[in-house]
Amino acid sequence: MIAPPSRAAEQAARTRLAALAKPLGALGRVEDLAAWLAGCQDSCPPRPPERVRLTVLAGDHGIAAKGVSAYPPQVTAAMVHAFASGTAAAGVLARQHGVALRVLDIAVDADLDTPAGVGAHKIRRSSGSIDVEDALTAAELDAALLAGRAIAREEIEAGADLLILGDMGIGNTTPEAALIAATFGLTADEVVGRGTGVDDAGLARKTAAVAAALARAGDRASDPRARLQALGSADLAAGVGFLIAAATAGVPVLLDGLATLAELSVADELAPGTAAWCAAGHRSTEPAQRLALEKLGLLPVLDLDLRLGEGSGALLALPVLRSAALLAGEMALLSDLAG
Ligand SMILES: O=C(O)c1ccc[n+]([C@@H]2O[C@H](COP(=O)([O-])O)[C@@H](O)[C@H]2O)c1
Ligand SMILES: Cc1cc2nc[nH]c2cc1C
Repeated sequence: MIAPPSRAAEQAARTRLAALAKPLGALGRVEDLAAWLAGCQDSCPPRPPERVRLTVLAGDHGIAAKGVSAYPPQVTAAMVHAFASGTAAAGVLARQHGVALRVLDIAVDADLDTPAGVGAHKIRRSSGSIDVEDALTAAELDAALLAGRAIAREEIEAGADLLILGDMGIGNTTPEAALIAATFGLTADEVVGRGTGVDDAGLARKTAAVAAALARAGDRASDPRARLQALGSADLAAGVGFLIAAATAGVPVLLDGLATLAELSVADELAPGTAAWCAAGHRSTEPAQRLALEKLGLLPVLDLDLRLGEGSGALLALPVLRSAALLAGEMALLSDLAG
């Protein structure tokens, strides 16, 4: 069990928010964000996060060869270079909001040697095609979980006061949907969405792939580790380790789309209490992402029909979180107004 954020600081923030120069509750869920951040920082009022760091975990997925994505797997490696050069959507937003961006090749199906250090935590090339085989061996699962933990600790040592987790991987919405289905006892039909934009035939192939993976995993899927090994991937397992390490260190995380919700769904079972350190940046178009938000009791900051991943939804939500902290700290009290 992971130690929760400070209840005392959260309560103090709620008391302060109630006393600010505005009608009670008038800042709506912005007040919830401020109170959550106060709890995570053990500080009332909370400080706007200034040293925000985005980590994009990249990986390929064997299932992508089965026609479950609208794009070819080669895009994953190409996009790693776009992250490194700051030209991906997440790069543009990270620059706009003063966020440090680091991209890591966890399981890209290519031997990338640039940018320097991109392969420092590489586990393997691609992950198994989950409809017919496990995504990972037990040893690879352990290595990926450890890599994710190490990466989060590196980001925290670099000074992060808020972490954002992003993903890049053609085909990854298929294992993500499978993980969420297995975690919450949902069916393939309920969780599968169009990802990058598959047509009806692609959607049918994807639903069949998730159903086959769930049937293949069987009872093993009730154990969170076995579930990750059977239905996940190296990059998703690294994301699970990342979230657990962030929560263990008491550093808040702003969640993004389907990848981060799949990761958190497993992480919160492996290390109960992880979700308390996470806020939801946005609600994506993927049914599995929406269902996981509901099951975890998370209300998203934004609902913009985004389906990009990369951390983009979290980056777009970041200014709201920063404003929440600033308002809690700088507004006058109603009782102080000159009358
Ligand atoms: O974050 C989301 O909710 C999301 C929804 C649809 C697609 N994506 C991104 O698109 C890629 C996966 O889509 P697909 O169709 O190839 O499974 C991957 O790189 C994700 O970052 C992300
Ligand atoms: C071009 C492209 C960029 C992405 N970023 C996240 N997922 C993506 C998928 C594609 C296809």
